[in-house]
Amino acid sequence: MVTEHPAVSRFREYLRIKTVQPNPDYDSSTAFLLREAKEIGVSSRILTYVPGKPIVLLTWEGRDPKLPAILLNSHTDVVPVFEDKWICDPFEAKKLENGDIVARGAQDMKCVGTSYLEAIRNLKAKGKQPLRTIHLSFVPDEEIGGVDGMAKFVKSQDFRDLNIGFALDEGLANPSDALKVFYGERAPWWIIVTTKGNTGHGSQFIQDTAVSKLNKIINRFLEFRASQERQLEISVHPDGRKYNLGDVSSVNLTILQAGIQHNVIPLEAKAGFDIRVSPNFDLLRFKQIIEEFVYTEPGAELEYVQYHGDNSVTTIDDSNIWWVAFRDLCQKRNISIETEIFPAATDSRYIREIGIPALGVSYIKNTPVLLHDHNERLNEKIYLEGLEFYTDLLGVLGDVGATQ
Ligand code: MET
Ligand SMILES: [Zn+2]
Ligand SMILES: [Zn+2]
Repeated sequence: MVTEHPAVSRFREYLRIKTVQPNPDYDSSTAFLLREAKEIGVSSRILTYVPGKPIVLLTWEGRDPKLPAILLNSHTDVVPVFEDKWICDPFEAKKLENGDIVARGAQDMKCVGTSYLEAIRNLKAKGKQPLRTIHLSFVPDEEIGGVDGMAKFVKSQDFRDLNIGFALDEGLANPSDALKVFYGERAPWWIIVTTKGNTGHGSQFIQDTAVSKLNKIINRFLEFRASQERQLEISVHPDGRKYNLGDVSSVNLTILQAGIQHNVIPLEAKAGFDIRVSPNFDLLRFKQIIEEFVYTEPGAELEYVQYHGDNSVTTIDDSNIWWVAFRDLCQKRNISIETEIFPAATDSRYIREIGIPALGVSYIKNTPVLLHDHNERLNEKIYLEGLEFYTDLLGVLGDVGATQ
């Protein structure tokens, strides 16, 4: 029997912890992370801003703790599964013969969290200590908006005291042999539109019903959706590449509710939309546009269930010392990179909002994008390759600004 690399065994152990929404087992993930911290020899703290939603903060002190520090962020929660669609138990972390590890969280994003830990373990084994302090935050609830997780953390005095200069967070898998690097993301807005109207018998031509009003509003959103989809197909970036999802805004009708009985005209109707606003858009202007879509119908109401009023991006040019260190390392290791706007949302938006540069990276090359999907998986060879990358990366980032 071939013995498994201990780093792979630790990754699989983390995957077996059921930190699945809507009832994540944060007690077990916290216990796992504290044990890791102890083994590796870094200090640990549990920050609790909301009961039952711990942020585990690990710290590897640098040679000059006064310098701005690095934050390696990862979320501990994972999204639910449709278990009968999986080839195995999603929380068994089964390894297939080809080395694929199949588990919820294999890509999003437990692989990243344990990679940070393994990289520090490796650097410590080599007797290294970074110039700058490196903090690792393992945060809850990213998958449900981060309101009780990262959003609270960045606003805390604890966070300010860390003096973070740069952060790393999650990226996405890439089917091709390049690393995707995200320097910004689309602002997630989840809205509910409610209309009210006349009621009556289902056999009549009743005017101004809740549903007819809602239908007009929905059509405006869907027309906008179509125009953005078209932009995605035809547009070319100033640098010559084709547009990708992060360059346009998307709208999806994800919730529809109305009606109590077939022959009764509903008094009220509701539509829920998942909107992702590209940094190419002026957010206030965009807000005006969607409010016009809604308020044109008399009595229609608009509620923001999720709203992010910032879509600032991290500069990726020679003026950003962190970017330069990252880019040069990739060049040295012969890793091609593709820089993009993240199409969905991550906790990086809270970090960028307070002016701290952040890059989103998951070392998942040559792998189908399976986050939130059935049979999410990552091959152990790629995971192990990623550990070498992260080890070098933390070595470089931790020493940014050091005189040789
Ligand atoms: N990461 C998840 C998403 O993009 C949840 C973020 S909360 C808007 O949908
Ligand atoms: Zn994620
Ligand atoms: Zn996710």
